[in-house]
Amino acid sequence: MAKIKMETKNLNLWYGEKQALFDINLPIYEKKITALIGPSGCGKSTFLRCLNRLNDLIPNVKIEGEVLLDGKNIYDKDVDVYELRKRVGMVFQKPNPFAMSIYDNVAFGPRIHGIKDKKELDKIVEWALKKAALWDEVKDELHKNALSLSGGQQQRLCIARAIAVKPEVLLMDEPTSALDPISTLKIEELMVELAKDYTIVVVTHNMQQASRVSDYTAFFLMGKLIEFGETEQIFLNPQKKETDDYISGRFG
Ligand SMILES: Nc1ncnc2c1ncn2[C@@H]1O[C@H](COP(=O)(O)OP(=O)(O)OP(=O)(O)O)[C@@H](O)[C@H]1O
Repeated sequence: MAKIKMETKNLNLWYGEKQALFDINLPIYEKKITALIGPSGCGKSTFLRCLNRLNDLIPNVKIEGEVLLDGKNIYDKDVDVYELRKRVGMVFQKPNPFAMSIYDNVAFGPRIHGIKDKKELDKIVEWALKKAALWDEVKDELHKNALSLSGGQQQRLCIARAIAVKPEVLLMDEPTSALDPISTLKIEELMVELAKDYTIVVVTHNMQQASRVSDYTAFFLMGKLIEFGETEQIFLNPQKKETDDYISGRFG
């Protein structure tokens, strides 16, 4: 079995008085794709945001328990959140490129982290765009505004932007829900390719997507982790009735 890259231990989260996550214990295996599934409002995105402390930005959030990255709790006082988010990157549901050139979007993170040399930046931009399967489509117009790209291209650009700082873990929150079927397939192929180098956690509403791309699946219901296992087992032989009901479309 693969090494555990991240792990949550008795993770609880409250928005004000309302508890949204209950005692979540979940391993995330290195260089594997873990899919988080479950009906709307069950806490998938909340859980995902705990993995790089994006919930810190929301007022009145209380978190208890641990989130370990290579065995170290990312909520410890000595953790530099900035450095953490470099190691654990995020791609959002709606493509959100910055209103600047394609090149500057990808170079943004590396520049913030102190890389100024033009040749080095050129190399990173080309590398990240190639990894994100976008290079061939944009290599002659790197200085065009990123907002002029199609939705699917914008999402691949956001993936290039996320990987340009060489994260170890990539969090993806419904990365294809705003895309057409062809762009969706491209992103799914890309995820499988990226999982050779990165650990990926993806929230998805799309059962076919979870079964097509992921190695492990976690099923959430009302803030609780109901079942976790290898994707094939979860889909073919779920151990819990709730999981069976959900994946066979009886609710959710
Ligand atoms: N910023 C917030 N403030 C207060 N409550 C929130 C906030 N974000 C989420 N919640 C609540 O926490 C619960 C879990 O929401 P979350 O968005 O994590 O679920 P989800 O499974 O990702 O849903 P969806 O699939 O619809 O995106 C819901 O009851 C939601 O209303």
